[in-house]
Amino acid sequence: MDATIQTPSPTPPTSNVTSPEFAMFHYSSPFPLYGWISMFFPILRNPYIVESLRLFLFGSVLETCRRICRWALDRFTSGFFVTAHFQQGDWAFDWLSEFLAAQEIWTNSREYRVTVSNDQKALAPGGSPSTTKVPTEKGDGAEDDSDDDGYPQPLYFPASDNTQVIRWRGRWIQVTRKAGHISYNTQTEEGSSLAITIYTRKKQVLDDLVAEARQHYISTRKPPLAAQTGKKSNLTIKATFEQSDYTYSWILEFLNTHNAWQNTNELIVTAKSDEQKWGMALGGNDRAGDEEGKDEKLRVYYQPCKQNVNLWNWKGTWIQLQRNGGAMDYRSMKESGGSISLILFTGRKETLDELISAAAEQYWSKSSRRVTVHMYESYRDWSTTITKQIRPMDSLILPHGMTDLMIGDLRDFMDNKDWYAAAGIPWRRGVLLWGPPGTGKSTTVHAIAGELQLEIYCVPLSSGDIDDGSLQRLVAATPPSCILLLEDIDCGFRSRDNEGDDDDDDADKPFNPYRIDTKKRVTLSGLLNVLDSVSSEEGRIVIATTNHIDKLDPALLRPGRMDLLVEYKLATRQQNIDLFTRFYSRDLMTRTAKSSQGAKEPTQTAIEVSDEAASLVKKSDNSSFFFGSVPTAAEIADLSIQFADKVPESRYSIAQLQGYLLCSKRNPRGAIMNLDQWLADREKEEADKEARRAKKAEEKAKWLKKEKFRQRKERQMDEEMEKEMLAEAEETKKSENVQEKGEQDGGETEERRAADDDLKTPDGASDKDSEPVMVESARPSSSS
Ligand SMILES: Nc1ncnc2c1ncn2[C@@H]1O[C@H](COP(=O)(O)OP(=O)(O)OP(=O)(O)O)[C@@H](O)[C@H]1O
Repeated sequence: MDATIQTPSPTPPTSNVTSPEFAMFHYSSPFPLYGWISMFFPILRNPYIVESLRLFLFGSVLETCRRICRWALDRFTSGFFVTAHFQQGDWAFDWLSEFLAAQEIWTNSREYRVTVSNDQKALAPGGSPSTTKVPTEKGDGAEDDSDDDGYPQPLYFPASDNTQVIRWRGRWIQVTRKAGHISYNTQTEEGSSLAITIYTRKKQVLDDLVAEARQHYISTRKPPLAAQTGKKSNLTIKATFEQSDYTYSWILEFLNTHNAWQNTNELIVTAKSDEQKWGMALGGNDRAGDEEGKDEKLRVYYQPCKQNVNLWNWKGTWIQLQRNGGAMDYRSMKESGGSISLILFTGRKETLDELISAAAEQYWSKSSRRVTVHMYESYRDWSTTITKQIRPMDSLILPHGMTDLMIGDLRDFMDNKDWYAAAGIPWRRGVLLWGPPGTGKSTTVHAIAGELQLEIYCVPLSSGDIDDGSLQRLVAATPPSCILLLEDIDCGFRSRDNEGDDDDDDADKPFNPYRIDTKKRVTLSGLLNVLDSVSSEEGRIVIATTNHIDKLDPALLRPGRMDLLVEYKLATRQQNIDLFTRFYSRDLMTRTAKSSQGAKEPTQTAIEVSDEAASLVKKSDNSSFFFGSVPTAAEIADLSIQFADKVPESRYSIAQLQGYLLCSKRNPRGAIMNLDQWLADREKEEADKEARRAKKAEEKAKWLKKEKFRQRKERQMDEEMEKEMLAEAEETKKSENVQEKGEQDGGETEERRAADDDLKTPDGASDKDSEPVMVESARPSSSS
């Protein structure tokens, strides 16, 4: 059977369809969708639409091809090229920038930003001849930004995005620099980046390039860009040295001797010698403070301003230095609480260790030529440091062997730390130097410090500024292995037995019973606490000095607190001989004779002195009147015996005799000639002083007598008054008793009378009922 399938057609075919492409739609489709699609046939017959569709198809094909090509190219590039990106603020960026600048890659740029700003020098990526200069060790990065005319050189920065190609080790490298923006605050470029494409398949080439750039950067010793832009990399180490800590002195000294602050251009200029520790060089000179033979009047010291930031290169490592200001003490006009911060641009922690050990080593090696004394100032702890020339032990004029005994004991102590630890005994040594003033106690401490290379931390207990709290704090802030010097230990507090005693300084002043003592004092228990405290266990030598051992509490002198007691006496005959011989040693005499001749001539010819002027001007030093020959050693020995024969033994201190000899420092014969007169004057002075003391003692005794009498009188009066008051009280009591009794009797009579009255009253019956007992008891008494 023939069957024909008839598909309904939504649009009946028309006779004018001639185009073959439309003819294809005329076949009969088995799917119903055809009917829907065929609805668009009229649109497709529009030639414009057909043209647009054609274009669309063509575009799509083109875009697809482009994308395929791009994808293929990328695959090819990633397979045959190596690309790396570097972002500003990173060290790798600094290396590459510097390296490319050295290859003069940016000289072909077409747009520049030109500046002379010193701040941006390190950022300049080439193009300027001045930026290629390599800092020297001495200059430490101080690039010479000015020729002799004093004007700076221009710096060129590629201003816009830039792509350049260089050839390196036979390969082509494409460098694209993306410009950053100018920071409003720092006026430097920020956010720039570099992209490097190397035409190679090997990543090793990139490694080599970066390694070479890094090596180049190190060799140029350029300051790190991170430091210049203020951006801190995490590859830095920051160390702060507080003024209150002793490492501060180490680093300060080290920085100064290495001219580390040399590049700073904000300076404080001072002529105060106590600021010398900040003294630094300018313009490549030696430190201002160290210039030998420079006229004192012309000597100035430069200090970096506070908060000033400075870059310094130490052994190839860049270090950013900053001096941080502390608070100003308006009493002493000195600063305290300051610090020095170092930022080391390295990831190597050992560099900081090396720097600090180098600083400490230098400090201590320098200290071996001098003694450092840390002084206490009110409320400022160990803020003042002075350095003194070392005093050789053999310059002390003491009984022979005395210094050897002391040094031997202290050396033994220093060398036996382990023994103390093993024995469980605190590793500390207490030494008490006692004796009259001017016998060399303080001088001995300086000589010991020099000999044992220890620093002195000096607490002047008599200053009146120190109490228990401050003493404890001061001692806790001392380093291990040092000398803690407690000067005039008897003046720091009043002993229990000498409560009413005057200070030694006041011995010559008139007696004033109403004087108010405003001085701060350390208590005995406070001092004992400090001597025994744990903080005194780290190899400290506590040296106390006193003129009055008798004023000290026995608890202080107990072994363990004071282990070595050394007595100083007024000069013996042997000391007198030693003093004279030393004072007029041939070495000293020839030295002074030379200098005096040098100074003598101009003044001698110029001056004409009238008798009146000569009588008015009293010169303590008569040495200029000596023009004789320098005495021989034998003569000096002979004169020293004469000197010792004349000076009474154990009567004068070395300080007094030294003071006398100073008046004749170039004239030993004159010293002997004038000695009698001087001794007579001293005797008279001493007698006067004694008389004043006796008078004062007498006044005091009188006052005490009067005081006692007054107190006795007062006591008597008090007693009498007390007696009177007692008698009065007795009297009052008696009269009160009598009155009370009278009142009692009067009360009873009154009651009785009232009772009688009650009985008489007409309404008394009711009262009688309510108080039967009273009435009953009242009746017998009334009848009686
Ligand atoms: N024994 C000595 N040897 C060398 N010089 C001495 C001696 N005694 C005193 N002098 C000199 O006298 C001066 C004062 O000495 P020093 O200050 O050491 O005495 P002191 O006993 O500590 O006095 P004070 O008890 O008043 O503190 C110093 O300049 C020192 O040079």
